[in-house]
Amino acid sequence: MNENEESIKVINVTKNYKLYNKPIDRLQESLSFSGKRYHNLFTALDNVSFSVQKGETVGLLGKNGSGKSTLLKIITGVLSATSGNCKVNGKISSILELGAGFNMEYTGIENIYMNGTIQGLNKKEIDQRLEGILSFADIGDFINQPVKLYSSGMFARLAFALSINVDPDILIVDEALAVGDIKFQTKCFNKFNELRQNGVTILFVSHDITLIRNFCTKAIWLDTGKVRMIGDTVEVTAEYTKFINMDHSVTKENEGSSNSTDILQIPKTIFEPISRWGEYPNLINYVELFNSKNEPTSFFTLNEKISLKVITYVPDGVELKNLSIAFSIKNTLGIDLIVSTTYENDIVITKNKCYIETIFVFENYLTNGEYVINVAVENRGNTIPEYYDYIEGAKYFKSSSKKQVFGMFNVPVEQKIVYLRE
Ligand SMILES: Nc1ncnc2c1ncn2[C@@H]1O[C@H](COP(=O)(O)OP(=O)(O)OP(=O)(O)O)[C@@H](O)[C@H]1O
Repeated sequence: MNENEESIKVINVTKNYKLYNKPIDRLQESLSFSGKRYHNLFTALDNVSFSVQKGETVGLLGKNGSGKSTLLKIITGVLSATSGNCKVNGKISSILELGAGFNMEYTGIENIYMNGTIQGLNKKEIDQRLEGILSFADIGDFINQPVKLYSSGMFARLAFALSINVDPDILIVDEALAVGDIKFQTKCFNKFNELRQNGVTILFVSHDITLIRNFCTKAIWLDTGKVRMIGDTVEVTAEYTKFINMDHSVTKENEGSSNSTDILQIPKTIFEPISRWGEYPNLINYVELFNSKNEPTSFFTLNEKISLKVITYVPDGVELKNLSIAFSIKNTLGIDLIVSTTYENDIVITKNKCYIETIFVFENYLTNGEYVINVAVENRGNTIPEYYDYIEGAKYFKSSSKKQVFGMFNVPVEQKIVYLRE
């Protein structure tokens, strides 16, 4: 296969489901000579087109019911499209519904041979892979028990072990990682990385933005059966996060700094954010990074003191006891490396209808690289923070070190060597 080859090409795919109000309607429709319709049509996929190149790792995002599973089933051939078509170049292995191809009465071993055969392997080829499958699944003697006795974790591990050990060209994974523990997830990702390095194309559905950012080179956002956005993972996930956070809130555009009469005395940053959202998306007025000489800068050396100054407007009507000013530092993959909030530091903001300045001071432990500063005004009244104003990419900076350092963080570590015996 050529490197620039398309692995998956989805062309104008539409999928309509027939919805019947009562089970009897289906029967009546099939018996009707007049061709009377007893169903309503529901469009789960609406003219979806995109392509995935060989070797790409693509994250598929979307709210519940947006059509992700339907799309994956059409790609794998489990389901046919109402119109349009889907071209697949290579051997697909999928983890759509865990253990979908398993016979519950068979033992793990019997299921391995049965599934391997379905995947087109002969007995010798399965024999050769058996050790790899067993060591990945890590279910010990249970492998000789009927799979109906397995815990959901064992089931997942066996299903996974099987799907990735059949030399696929394309691997399709639907949210299945959610069932595994951290050890198993890490093992899966190591294996995915290995497959990726070997040029396997991976299509991956998850609601976990961090996972998608960490793992995928491209993202596709499905919304009510349509492709809403496709492209760079960080950009698509940023827009998607903005969308799910905005969904239930009414944007109060006119609240905040622009209404205030004293705006001239307050410095204002012209932001160049990756994205910005929230209930009051203009409360954050100013964000700047300062070095130890109190000079604004976007270059820091390792172990240098960083001061982050944030000026925000506190509008009327927000509950002050739950109000929090927060910042995070992400790497270019969008992974939060450092998060700090006034709420976790037990700082209570006591006044509204005014500007407040929050200063965060910390030592730079970040090794060489480029970093993104995100700033938020949060409502911490619920377990999951809600955002009054969130700027992803309020500032950007580089960190560099004169000496060679490894890892993401270079924290001071006390070290000593004790000579024990000759
Ligand atoms: N067999 C079916 N008959 C009728 N409607 C269906 C059928 N299968 C799925 N749907 C509907 O199609 C829409 C898309 O479903 P799908 O399972 O593809 O979404 P999804 O994005 O995978 O959702 P989730 O994240 O919850 O798994 C949903 O509204 C669902 O109710």
